[in-house]
Amino acid sequence: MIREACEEYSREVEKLAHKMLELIALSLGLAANSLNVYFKDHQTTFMRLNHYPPCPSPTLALGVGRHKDGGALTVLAQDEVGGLEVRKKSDGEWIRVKPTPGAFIINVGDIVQVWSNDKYESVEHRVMVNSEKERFSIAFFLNPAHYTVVKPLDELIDENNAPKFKSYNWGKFMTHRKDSAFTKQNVENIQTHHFRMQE
Ligand SMILES: O=C(O)CCC(=O)C(=O)O
Ligand SMILES: [Fe+2]
Repeated sequence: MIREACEEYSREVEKLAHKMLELIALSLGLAANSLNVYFKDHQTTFMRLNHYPPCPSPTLALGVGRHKDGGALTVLAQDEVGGLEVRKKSDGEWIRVKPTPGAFIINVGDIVQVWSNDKYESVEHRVMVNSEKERFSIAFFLNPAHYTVVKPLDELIDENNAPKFKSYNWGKFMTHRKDSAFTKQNVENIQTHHFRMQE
């Protein structure tokens, strides 16, 4: 039963994610369907069901350590408990994302940042646990094919807009990431900014 529910949910959320991707393409002055091609076959999209048990000392325990989502887009459903925090770029302060019933949180991932050559920016986030209540969330990660070479889109590059990132292989990036992500440490594993061109 759970399997069918998950499959139906992910099918519908995938449609939503592709709609979002089309809107992003249009906003960059590209044809609506120009990004969908990267997800045609061998895509590495996946969904994660998260359960965060309560913890008496929430300040000592992190639910999910600070990170940016490395893929294209994340569609997140969270319950009413809350705990997701995003990091403000200006002063590094962590801001709680207030749960809105019935609403998804859409995160732009690193790939959209690189494709758009910094027009879009992925946000750093983490999850704090709650002292009394357990929390559930569902994260759907829209990710391209394993063999995708990620780089600023050619259409957005000209003599006034130099590429801000070197190209990298998504499959390799993802494998490397999985080895060390979410270990709740402050050390950094592989990050897209490692591919940033020197200014
Ligand atoms: O549970 C959440 O609210 C977010 C989880 C998350 O950031 C992730 O799985 O990448
Ligand atoms: Fe995340």
